[in-house]
Amino acid sequence: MTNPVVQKVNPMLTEERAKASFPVEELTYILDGGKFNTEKRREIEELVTKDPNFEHPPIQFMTREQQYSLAVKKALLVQQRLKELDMLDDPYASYFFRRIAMPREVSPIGLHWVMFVPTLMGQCSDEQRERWLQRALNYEIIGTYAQTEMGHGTFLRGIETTATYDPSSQQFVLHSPTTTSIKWWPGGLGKTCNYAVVVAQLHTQGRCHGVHMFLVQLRDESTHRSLPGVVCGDIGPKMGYHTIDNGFLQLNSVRIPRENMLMRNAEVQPDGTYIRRVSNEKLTYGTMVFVRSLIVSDAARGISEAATIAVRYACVRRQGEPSSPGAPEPRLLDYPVHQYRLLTCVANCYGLWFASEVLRDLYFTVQPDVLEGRTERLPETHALSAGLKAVGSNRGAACVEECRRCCGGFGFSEASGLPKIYNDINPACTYEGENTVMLLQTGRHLLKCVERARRGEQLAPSDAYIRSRPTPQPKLAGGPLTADLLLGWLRWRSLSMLLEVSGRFNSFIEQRQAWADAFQAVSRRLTRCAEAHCILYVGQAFLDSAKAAENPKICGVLTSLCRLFLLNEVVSGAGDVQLSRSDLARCQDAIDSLLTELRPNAVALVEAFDLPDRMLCSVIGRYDGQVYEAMLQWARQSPLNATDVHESYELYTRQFLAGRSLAKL
Ligand SMILES: CCCCCCCCCCCCCCCCCCCCCCC/C=C/C(=O)SCCNC(=O)CCNC(=O)[C@H](O)C(C)(C)COP(=O)(O)OP(=O)(O)OC[C@H]1O[C@@H](n2cnc3c(N)ncnc32)[C@H](O)[C@@H]1OP(=O)(O)O
Ligand SMILES: Cc1cc2nc3c(=O)[nH]c(=O)nc-3n(C[C@H](O)[C@H](O)[C@H](O)COP(=O)(O)OP(=O)(O)OC[C@H]3O[C@@H](n4cnc5c(N)ncnc54)[C@H](O)[C@@H]3O)c2cc1C
Repeated sequence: MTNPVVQKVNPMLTEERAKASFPVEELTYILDGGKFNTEKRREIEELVTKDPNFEHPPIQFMTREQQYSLAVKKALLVQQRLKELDMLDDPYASYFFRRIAMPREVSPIGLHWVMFVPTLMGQCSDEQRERWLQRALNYEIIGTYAQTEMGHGTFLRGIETTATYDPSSQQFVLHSPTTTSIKWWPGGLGKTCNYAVVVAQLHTQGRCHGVHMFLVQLRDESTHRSLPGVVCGDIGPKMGYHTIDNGFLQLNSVRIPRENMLMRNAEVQPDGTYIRRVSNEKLTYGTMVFVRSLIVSDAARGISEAATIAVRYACVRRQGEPSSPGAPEPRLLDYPVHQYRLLTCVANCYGLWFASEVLRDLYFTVQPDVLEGRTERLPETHALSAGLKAVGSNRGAACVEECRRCCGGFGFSEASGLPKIYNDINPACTYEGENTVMLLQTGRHLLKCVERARRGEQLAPSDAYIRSRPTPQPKLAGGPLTADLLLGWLRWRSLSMLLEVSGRFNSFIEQRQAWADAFQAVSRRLTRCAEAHCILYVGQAFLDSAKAAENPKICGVLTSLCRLFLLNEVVSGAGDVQLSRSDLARCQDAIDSLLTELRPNAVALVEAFDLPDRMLCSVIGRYDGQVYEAMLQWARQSPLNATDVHESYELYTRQFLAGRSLAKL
């Protein structure tokens, strides 16, 4: 991928940039978590941009094999560079290095650092960490996280792979007893990795102790050939993620040493005795909680990219009836409905961005306690990471798609960069727990919170608004529709919905239905409660961040954007609870006013994300706004244009036109 040469900037974009009412650079510092981080990120971006090794033609014109091969080379080159630059121990620096070096190539070794290493950190005993972690951190071994099977993804307890302990050899025998037990999906498993954390049912002394994790070597460390008993490969082309070899794995009685069971929370002793050190079995699922919290920020980043492209394009694209004879055609951004479509995406992006920071802080606050077996705040963390992962990726996919449609036909072209952003974000709705299933986890937690509130027990901070009795509806009529008032209304909505569903649930229980059946009976409604709870969390994080901005101009614009987010939620959630027609009309009017107010800042709000052209990989979202010339240049690169007459003409079309049968060819 080559950086587009910045040409003379399109005056329409210059004009829009001049309208910003706040210092864009300062907002960038806030988004980056401080000026220091912004400067560091830019230094890294420059390093990568200057490095010719990371340049290549657009991957969209390559075959899948070429894309995979290129991605392997770049991913490993990134590791080498990070080592040379002594940046391996700096998560912020190495994260940005990877992003800018591989902006549109999902990394074949991504699972190594997102799941394999975190699992070793969270699930190994101290001694096991000594043995494996440093090797993994040094990339002497490359691993993946192999949990999902053909037959089971969601229902983890249904996993069929077995790990049977053999005390005579002090080994575990890892086995895939059925076709449905074949591991399916793990990233990098097909061709790239030589190790995997394998999730399997642990059997010892004739008893099954449920799912546990095992470190399994898959390939020889020098030849990379798969080891005896290991059958693995790529699962084939997917909707996106072409650069990564999601794989399958069949284990035929593969033996591993006893010490390869990850033993932080439970242990099998040499004689086969099973000992559980920590009572909470769900600690085994810790890596998923971590990754779910990361997915929220990833979704926000996806929207930031799509919105930057679509907003810039909306400033330079003219289409429609001129307002007066001789006047230019209107820009897309001049249409209020277009402003609504784009600015609500921008508002969602900021909301998720700030919420992901709060969630990440919560995770890192709670994690040290969890590692020591103190799990009091685990249910809240699990419920939030599951629910926000679902809301974040759902919104992420929806907003990116909206931005894509906002770009008309060009949005469908790979040249826009938008299909790729969509295809990268969309699978997050499925992986790390399918979104509906995740919302049900949050809903289950919320139901239990109502029960605890009824018993007068204390609830975790993010659940503290939950009571066992309804509260009065905040009045939206009369005074100004402030962000605090709107947030209060969303809090009331969330509680009202939850109490209604909890009441139904209790009535099923009183009718002597089993807990699980009563849960199913309210599950559809419960997913809406979970969404409302998560949106409240996003809104709170957004408003807190807006208020925390020291510069009053930034505080002002963020508060307005936050109000747009909250109002849009009130309007779209009006059907969940009773909102009067007049209140609804007031909210709609307030949205119209906010669009007019925010429109001059549309470009500034997306450019605060500070995404260089190299990152956006978009012909229509370029900084210089020179869209049409660049589009022509892009099309010229299509391999179909390598010759004037394509070979298919000689082979088929000529024969067809001459009336010859194609069947024999
Ligand atoms: C200077 C600044 C420094 C900053 C530096 C930072 C810079 C870095 C910037 C960071 C950004 C990084 C961004 C990186 C990009 C990340 C993008 C991510 C890409 C990742 C690629 C991922 C690839 C995909 C991988 C996978 O998919 S792996 C497989 C995942 N599989 C699943 O998720 C399966 C889903 N199923 C389940 O989880 C469970 O089975 C279930 C929860 C659905 C049900 O489980 P079960 O039936 O056993 O349980 P119950 O429903 O009966 O519940 C029992 C109780 O247990 C609780 N529970 C369940 N799960 C958990 C859990 N995980 N933790 C805690 N508790 C849990 C239930 O709630 C029940 O509780 P109760 O009984 O009390 O009610
Ligand atoms: C791109 C990608 C990368 C992946 N990477 C990995 C990886 O690295 N490692 C790994 O182990 N796995 C990986 N996965 C697998 C992923 O975690 C699973 O696909 C996911 O957890 C869903 O499981 P499933 O495919 O079995 O879907 P299913 O569980 O069969 O779900 C199908 C549908 O049924 C619904 N459903 C299921 N159960 C319930 C229920 N109890 N109540 C209501 N509705 C329900 C779901 O909502 C869903 O819509 C990856 C998947 C993808 C797409």
